[in-house]
Amino acid sequence: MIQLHDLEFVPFISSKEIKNRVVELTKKIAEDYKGETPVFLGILNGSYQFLASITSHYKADCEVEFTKLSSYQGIHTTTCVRQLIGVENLKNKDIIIVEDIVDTGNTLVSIVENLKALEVKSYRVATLFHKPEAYQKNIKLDYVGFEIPNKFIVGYGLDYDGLGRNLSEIYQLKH
Ligand SMILES: O=P(O)(O)OC[C@H]1O[C@H](OP(=O)(O)OP(=O)(O)O)[C@H](O)[C@@H]1O
Ligand SMILES: Nc1nc2[nH]cnc2c(=O)[nH]1
Repeated sequence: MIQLHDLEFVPFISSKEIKNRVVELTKKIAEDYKGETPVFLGILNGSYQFLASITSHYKADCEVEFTKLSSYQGIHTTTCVRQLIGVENLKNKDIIIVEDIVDTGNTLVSIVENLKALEVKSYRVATLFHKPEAYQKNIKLDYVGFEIPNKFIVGYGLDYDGLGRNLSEIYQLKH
């Protein structure tokens, strides 16, 4: 068990399981984008570990960009998604949105709206974690690492009020 600020978390998914799943997802992406040069678009901050891991296993040509959006405060989501760093020059590119987690989907909707306005050629979504019980949107999730219960998690890029991003495994809120 670990403590971050005032909350306790218990081990949930090991770093080995994460690594194996990332390798599988990356293989699938490489097959789907054979002959293309996709742009991995990381959504900061949470996606940095996942994106680094995907790209370290992706051997064909690709590009990497980042944008920064924020919706969570503490352990609760808000419908107010703020764009803190924008992207340009994605016109006619094949984008793979890289998220650490798709929960309610509010953040994803905002990203997709931005990409449409930028006239990208195509977009797909890669997310390491997904909470189907919480998801309220219709956007297709093309590459999903783990479907998980609707409970708050930390680690591997995901934080609780700034802490826990550096953990190499995933922890779930206790109780
Ligand atoms: O599907 P949703 O309910 O919108 O939640 C998913 C978003 O929440 C987290 O970001 P957060 O806003 O906490 O910012 P962070 O990545 O900087 O921690 C996560 O990285 C996703 O972007
Ligand atoms: N750290 C963290 N951020 C989130 N953003 C959306 N869901 C979650 C979650 O379960 N944990």
